[in-house]
Amino acid sequence: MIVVDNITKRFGGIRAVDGCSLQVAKGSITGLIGPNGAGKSTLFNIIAGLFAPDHGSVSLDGTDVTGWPAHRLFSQGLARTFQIAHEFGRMTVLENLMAVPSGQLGEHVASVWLNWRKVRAEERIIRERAEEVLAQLRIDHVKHELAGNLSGGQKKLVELARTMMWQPKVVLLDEIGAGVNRTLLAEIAGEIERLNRDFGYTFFVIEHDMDLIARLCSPVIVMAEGRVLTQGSMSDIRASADVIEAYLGGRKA
Ligand SMILES: Nc1ncnc2c1ncn2[C@@H]1O[C@H](COP(=O)(O)OP(=O)(O)OP(=O)(O)O)[C@@H](O)[C@H]1O
Repeated sequence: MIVVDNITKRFGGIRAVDGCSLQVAKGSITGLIGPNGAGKSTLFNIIAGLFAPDHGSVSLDGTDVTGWPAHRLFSQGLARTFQIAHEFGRMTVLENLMAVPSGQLGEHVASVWLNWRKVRAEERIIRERAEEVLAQLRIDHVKHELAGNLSGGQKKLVELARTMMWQPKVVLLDEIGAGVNRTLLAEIAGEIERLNRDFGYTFFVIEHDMDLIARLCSPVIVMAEGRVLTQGSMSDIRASADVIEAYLGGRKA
């Protein structure tokens, strides 16, 4: 689904990503781990179109998408979780989902006047889809709550829900477990597994919570110093001397 080929990204003198190549298989839940500063978020930002790489290429489902902007990647089926921004906290959960861009007619003022019936029909479809997603994630009971009033874990579910509005091919999850209690984390993990199993979504997951990675991800890719150190099952990774060195050897930890 995703092929990253020899990506390099520098910030001044720092090589945040340094000749990184990896693949995320269609239908997998692939994990990306590594010590702080390994380059994981920078690589995600490149894949999601927030930064252009200095070198190398990214392809999505067979199409070279290197340097494409985020909105174009989104319409090609690549979604990424984002924390609910302050302004969105004052909108309801349902409104948050309905605000996810879909290229709907209603965004264009001229077409609103010319095609108001179509616009109304599209709004109904968008609302129905939002309700369906909220029901799938079992958070439909808070749909009229302001997003800013939700618990930390419920906000994480809304972040996940927003990526699902337009049936993505692949979802990039950036530390979905951060600050979430164990019970809710198990619930979120269950939802991710269900979306993967029942709807065929591919997930690419950055996570510091090793239990969550062990439960969800196969394979697990380890990054260190801007490149892939190794990959394999979580038990292989846990046993790897290189990985233990990268985390505990004082190089970057
Ligand atoms: N916008 C930026 N400007 C300058 N340097 C940056 C920028 N973003 C990242 N870096 C640097 O690039 C390196 C890789 O950072 P990155 O955030 O990608 O690592 P990470 O593996 O996601 O770390 P963490 O697990 O701590 O989130 C670090 O040395 C960081 O300081």
